[in-house]
Amino acid sequence: MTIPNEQPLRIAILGAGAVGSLVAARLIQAGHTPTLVARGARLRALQTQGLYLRDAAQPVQTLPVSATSAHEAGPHDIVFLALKAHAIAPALPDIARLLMPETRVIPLINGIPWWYFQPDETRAVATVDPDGALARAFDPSRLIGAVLFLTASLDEDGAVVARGPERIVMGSIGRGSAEDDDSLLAPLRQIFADTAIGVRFVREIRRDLWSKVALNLATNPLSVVAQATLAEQFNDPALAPTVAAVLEETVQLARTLGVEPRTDLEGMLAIGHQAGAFRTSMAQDFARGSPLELGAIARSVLDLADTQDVAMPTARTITDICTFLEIRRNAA
Ligand SMILES: NC(=O)C1=CN([C@@H]2O[C@H](COP(=O)(O)OP(=O)(O)OC[C@H]3O[C@@H](n4cnc5c(N)ncnc54)[C@H](OP(=O)(O)O)[C@@H]3O)[C@@H](O)[C@H]2O)C=CC1
Ligand SMILES: CC(C)(CO)C(=O)C(=O)O
Repeated sequence: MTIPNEQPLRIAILGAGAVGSLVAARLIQAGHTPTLVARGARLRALQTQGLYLRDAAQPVQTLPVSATSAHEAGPHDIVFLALKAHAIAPALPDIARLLMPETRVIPLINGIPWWYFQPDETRAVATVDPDGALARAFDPSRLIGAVLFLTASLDEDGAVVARGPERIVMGSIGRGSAEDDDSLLAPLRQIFADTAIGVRFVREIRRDLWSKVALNLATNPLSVVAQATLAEQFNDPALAPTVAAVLEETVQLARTLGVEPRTDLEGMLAIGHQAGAFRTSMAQDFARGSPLELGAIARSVLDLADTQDVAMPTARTITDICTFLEIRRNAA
């Protein structure tokens, strides 16, 4: 993509897992040439075989991808962080290599982000940024909030599998003027204009954030505890009341914090009822022995609830059982 009299914007995606690979694939299909920053065996596979995509359109297609290591990537104009929330702090030295002062950074992560109280407050989200390293590393005026409404996974052959609708909501994290927001977001509008991902730009990104936080808190830990797909969680009479209870608890917390989630409870349940037999990213992590994203998705929300004296008994119980299962799995 170009803007008048300027070089094409350099776009990097750090993390070639499910989300990073899907966003890279959709950008490549739309004619962009993002740098997919990966490591280890995944990097070698991308460099030698290309990026495999499996979606409703084709059983598998191979896309030519520019894949490189963080050491070789160099600075970019736009950087997407497609990592698990707990992987961002350890990746800071790698991320620093991709940044210039004016780089726009878009974290593509679930849960309460470290920037939640920025730029108006200095208060940090301690659960996800205990020593404030993330708050110090990123200029809030160059951060763009993103909320992901999509499901993706990696198959054994390395193909990224896209299922169902692909939507991302983006918006400035600040409460600046509409003009400030427009100049920050303009390149993103152009980049995604022709992609298969439906990107919507909003003011008050925290309203969308809470809709997704509620959906993740209601389904991700429970997907591990019950070993259930999304469809089972929303439709099985043994699980659906628990999902609804956590959604309700989270909406109550958001309201206490002064934010009305963009999607109401009925809307969230409707999204869930349409979900397929998808295993959440947390269930996938549990199965492959990877760390669970409980800090950003669950503990941060429960900690915020404590500060507001909001009881979230159902969410807490499921999160505690999930924590127990992760510890027992790690010990085995
Ligand atoms: N999957 C889904 O359907 C959805 C996921 N999300 C959210 O999106 C975010 C990303 O999730 P997802 O893509 O599923 O996660 P994955 O675990 O599939 O991918 C994360 C990738 O980041 C890589 N990575 C970590 N650190 C570095 C580094 N320093 N340099 C290079 N690569 C690195 C990991 O590599 P390695 O394997 O080597 O550690 C891994 O490939 C999460 O917050 C998740 O909750 C949101 C909506 C849906
Ligand atoms: C399943 C979904 C879409 C919502 O819980 C998700 O965000 C995840 O898998 O982490």
